[in-house]
Amino acid sequence: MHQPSAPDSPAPDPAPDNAGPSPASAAPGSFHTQPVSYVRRGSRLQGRRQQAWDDYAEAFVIDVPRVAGDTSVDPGYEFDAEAAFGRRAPLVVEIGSGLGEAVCHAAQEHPEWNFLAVEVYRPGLAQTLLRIGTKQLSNVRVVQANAPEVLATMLPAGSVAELWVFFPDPWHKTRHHKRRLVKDSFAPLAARVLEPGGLWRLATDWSSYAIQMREVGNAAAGFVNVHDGERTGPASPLTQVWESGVEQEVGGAPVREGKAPVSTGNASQGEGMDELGGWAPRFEGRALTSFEQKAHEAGRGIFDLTFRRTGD
Ligand SMILES: C[S@@+](CC[C@H](N)C(=O)[O-])C[C@H]1O[C@@H](n2cnc3c(N)ncnc32)[C@H](O)[C@@H]1O
Repeated sequence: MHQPSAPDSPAPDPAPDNAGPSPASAAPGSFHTQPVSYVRRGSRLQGRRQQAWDDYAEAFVIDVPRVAGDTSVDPGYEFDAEAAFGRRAPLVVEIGSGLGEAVCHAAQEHPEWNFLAVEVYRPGLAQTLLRIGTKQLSNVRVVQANAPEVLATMLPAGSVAELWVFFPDPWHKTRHHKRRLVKDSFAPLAARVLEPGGLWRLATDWSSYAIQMREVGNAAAGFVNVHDGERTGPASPLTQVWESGVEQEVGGAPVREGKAPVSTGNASQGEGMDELGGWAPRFEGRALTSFEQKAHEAGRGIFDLTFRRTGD
């Protein structure tokens, strides 16, 4: 996993940064009684995306048996990577792959690895198929599915070399934090699928979510923080974001719920020093996606974390 690249795609459709609860049409709205981390967005395909679906779905989309709705996974179904890819190779799984920028770039850089893109948003998967076709990649498969279900039952235990979660929807408001993908209940699912020594890589551009990710990973059974204790104090991206006060405003408007900043409890300039650290350097294998580019343009910080699966 090396060498970031410039984005090679149009900007993605907007993520539901401040989306409310799923509408009734978003069935199933929960998995194991937990609210899902996404809102239902349009699934209609047009133009090049429809054409890409027609041309490539049969070869590259994993046809998953469903139980309720088109993002569910029948818990009795198990993914056979060797059959799907026609070979045995280390498997990288990207959760919430969006338009496929990161996964397709990495797949091109690493033809010796297999890549599975997991995404609920069908137009995003169609765009990923378009990239697969344009780049003539043979080592990427995509699945339209709710990630926790993929990790809980679809992927065989210990079958994944790397699990990537890059820029998941931040769900800023406190009352929506339960919708965040990376929370305590996610860690055992990540631990289940990763092989001993496997890596769980995370990135976000929001400090509140970064803190939550760090807490979840540091506390999770079966993981160690690869960069434990690194980048503390002034070197911490968290200290830098607190120092800059950049998260107090997004697009010129204050990001607030009531009186409290929604993104961080320490959003005022000069408030707080992160003594814990544990931040990874930017993952070189991650292409600069449109989401990350927008964060840079807004002056926000980028937080990377890497946890290694210990052998049990
Ligand atoms: C903010 S976007 C980031 C996309 C991409 N990782 C990037 O950096 O460009 C988050 C993506 O996660 C997807 N997503 C959210 N919850 C998901 C879930 N439970 N399972 C699969 N995908 C999910 C959304 O549809 C969205 O495309």
